[in-house]
Amino acid sequence: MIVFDQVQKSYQVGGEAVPALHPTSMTIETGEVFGIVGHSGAGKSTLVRLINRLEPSTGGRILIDDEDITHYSHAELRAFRRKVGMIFQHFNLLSSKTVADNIAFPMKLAGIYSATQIRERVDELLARVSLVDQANKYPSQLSGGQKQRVGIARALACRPTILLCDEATSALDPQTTQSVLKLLGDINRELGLTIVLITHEMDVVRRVCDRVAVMDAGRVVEMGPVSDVFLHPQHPTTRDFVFESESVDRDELQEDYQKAEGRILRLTFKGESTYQPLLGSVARESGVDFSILSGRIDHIKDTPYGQLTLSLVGGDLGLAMQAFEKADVHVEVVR
Ligand SMILES: Nc1ncnc2c1ncn2[C@@H]1O[C@H](COP(=O)(O)OP(=O)(O)OP(=O)(O)O)[C@@H](O)[C@H]1O
Repeated sequence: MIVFDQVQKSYQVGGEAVPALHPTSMTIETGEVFGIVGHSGAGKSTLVRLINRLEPSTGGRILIDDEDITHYSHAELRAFRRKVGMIFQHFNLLSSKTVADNIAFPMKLAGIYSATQIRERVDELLARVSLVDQANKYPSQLSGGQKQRVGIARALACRPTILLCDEATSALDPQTTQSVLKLLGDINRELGLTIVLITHEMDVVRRVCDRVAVMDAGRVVEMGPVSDVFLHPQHPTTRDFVFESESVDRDELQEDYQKAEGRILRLTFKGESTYQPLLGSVARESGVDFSILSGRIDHIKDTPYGQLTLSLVGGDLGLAMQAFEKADVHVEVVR
């Protein structure tokens, strides 16, 4: 478990302390995939770099598995850093070393593993990230997705319990992003690793994270399970991220709303209710006529969800809303 207790960070700029993270308290549970989403400069990297002490905090305490890491000595820090792996947007591989040697590098650096242990671990990791046949290639001979797989294998070399991912898929195309996110999800499930993942894309959060913190100007402005934050965003910054991820043009949407008659409702279906043929029966029972203004069905991690915006005319609207709510469908009145 990672606990932030009133943690803050300021950078010295021109002799002045400029805050990058205002006092923040939060808990990241062991074994979860925790997303941190925010625009450029929001403080995401700063927050994550405090977890492995790449940056020292300037106030508060960070407890990892009940140990305060903020006062670790150099020796304690060296041992601690083996427990925290990290992957980066631009992979940060050593270009003069082969794939196998890149993966072996942190183990060699640690100086506590035998040559046999290192060889066996590298073989195991090459298989884990499906790169056995690329072991002797150099980074320049690999695709972006393969490079990030090497980055992941290298980060796992010393068997960390926490994996930090700093915009790990931002340099990858959508298909490669999907396969890297799947790999991270598998690693989380199979190894029970805690993953903290920074991104500026809500879609990445939706696919792989259990909980998410939304950051804006050095503060966490919203935090919770991804399904709550994604389906019912409260803060304007979160709403912007959700709209962006759905590729919704808000002006176009408003125009559509203006053309539509009657009441406009936004329905959110989650889990099993996503597949129920509810609209027809509600329309029959309540006598309400409806037209669909927009809709989508997708997944939040493994849970299906659907969102429909309807305009409803005539009939008994109250009865229709009751029927939706009885079927566990969240109803938001747009107009
Ligand atoms: N080493 C530094 N010295 C001075 N200011 C810094 C330093 N690192 C970050 N900052 C400032 O702290 C703030 C937060 O930066 P940070 O990199 O944590 O944001 P971010 O959300 O990760 O942004 P990005 O997505 O662009 O990486 C920014 O205003 C940035 O300019």
